[in-house]
Amino acid sequence: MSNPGILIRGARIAAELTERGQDPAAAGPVDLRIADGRIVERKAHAEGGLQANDGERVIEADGLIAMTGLVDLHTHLREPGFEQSETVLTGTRAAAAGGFTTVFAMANTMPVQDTAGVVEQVQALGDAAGYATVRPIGAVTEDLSGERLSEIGAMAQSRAAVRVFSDDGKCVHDPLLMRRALEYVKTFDGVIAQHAQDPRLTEGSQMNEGALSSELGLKGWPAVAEESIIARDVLLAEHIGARLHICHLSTAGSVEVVRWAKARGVQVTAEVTPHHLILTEELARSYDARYKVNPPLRRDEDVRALRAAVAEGIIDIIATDHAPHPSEAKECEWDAAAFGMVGLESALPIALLALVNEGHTSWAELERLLSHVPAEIGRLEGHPASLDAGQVADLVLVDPAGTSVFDLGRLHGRSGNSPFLGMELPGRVALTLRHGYPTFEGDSPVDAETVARAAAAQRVPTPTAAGQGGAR
Ligand SMILES: NC(=O)N[C@@H](CC(=O)O)C(=O)O
Ligand SMILES: [Zn+2]
Ligand SMILES: [Zn+2]
Repeated sequence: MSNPGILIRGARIAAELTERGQDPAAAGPVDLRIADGRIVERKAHAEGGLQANDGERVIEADGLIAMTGLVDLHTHLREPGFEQSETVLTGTRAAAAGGFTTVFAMANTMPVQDTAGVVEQVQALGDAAGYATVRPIGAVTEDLSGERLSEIGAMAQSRAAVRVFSDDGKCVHDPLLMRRALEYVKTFDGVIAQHAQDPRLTEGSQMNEGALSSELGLKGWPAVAEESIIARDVLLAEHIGARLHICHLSTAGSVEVVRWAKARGVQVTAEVTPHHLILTEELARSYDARYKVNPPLRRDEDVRALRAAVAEGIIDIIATDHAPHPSEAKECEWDAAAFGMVGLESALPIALLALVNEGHTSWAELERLLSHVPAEIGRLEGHPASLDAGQVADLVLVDPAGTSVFDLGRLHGRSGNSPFLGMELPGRVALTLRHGYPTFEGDSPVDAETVARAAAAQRVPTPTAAGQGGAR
């Protein structure tokens, strides 16, 4: 069936907004023609723009900013095993609502994503649903036990062509296993994404360690539990010459360690979550477990250091750590509640609030933080390098003057454990296109059947087994 095509008229291109604090109108309006999954033509209004073809759908994007589709390197999709929290379909639907076109799915499912079979299954579920490209992350150790390496090579060579390995939720604590894992992934340009949490220093920990944890009577989680693991692992990565990625950095001290490592030339990248860029430990005073997360919310000076580190380029990407949990796991005593927050739908508004609107980053830098650099770290094939003709049409239109308010009826995943419920946040996703077809439009995701049909009919192959020479 031939694709009727879409003409986006008058969008501003994020990549052209390179100055911090710049008015989006500084980028001239551009028309983009999309057909067969790609951008086929692009013309600025200053050069006359594009005329609509017969049957082409026209989307007026006056006042909207176009970015390449967002890429989340850290999503918990929960399937298989925890479908009461999220499924691949519901999680990627939330991703589409947040402007994401690709998510990397964390390995802490049940069964764990530690074999070729499980990662291929997760990827296939993503392909069938069609809301976003799903790139499975493989577990570093069997069953996340921290005891034996998983089948890293088999997952790398599987149809899912896994490039990112993580025991996230748990730290790879044994230094010898960490060393072996780094040596292994180096052979195929993979990366280990470390959840930096010394298990002994955080036994029973509930919130950031400090005066407030004593006051509230909650067991503290010291910053050094994170910083000491990062310090060890950047040294290991340097020794091996392998790539290391640090998940959800949360302290000012972690920023210092990563700055030091980068100055030495260590191949280390770091992510920060939207929530750690804006929320502090003070919220624990409420004893509302929506604010319970791993790593814990830290102090105001940590938040400031994290924002500055993003501006400075020490922190490379924003990743959501979307961690859905059912209400039973959150509406209970703090000590008994699960760690984690959903984040796919609020990521862009929080990044606007904490970074762009504060002048810490430009729109072009935001696009790098949320799209290009996570794609690079994850060695994502086929991700658009720009919104130029010839690129895959994975893109999002954002209304910078609009606002987003999340409540339980306006979150599109299966769980509602957001710390931002009821808040009015800046920016609104107006349209998400994956491989040229809409996955989110106006104020709701496109229905599952339409998206699955579009995915099945698409012309752009999903980036599987890329760089594998055909893999099997
Ligand atoms: N972030 C969290 O608080 N929870 C994550 C695990 C993790 O990211 O460490 C989860 O899987 O629920
Ligand atoms: Zn983690
Ligand atoms: Zn996580």
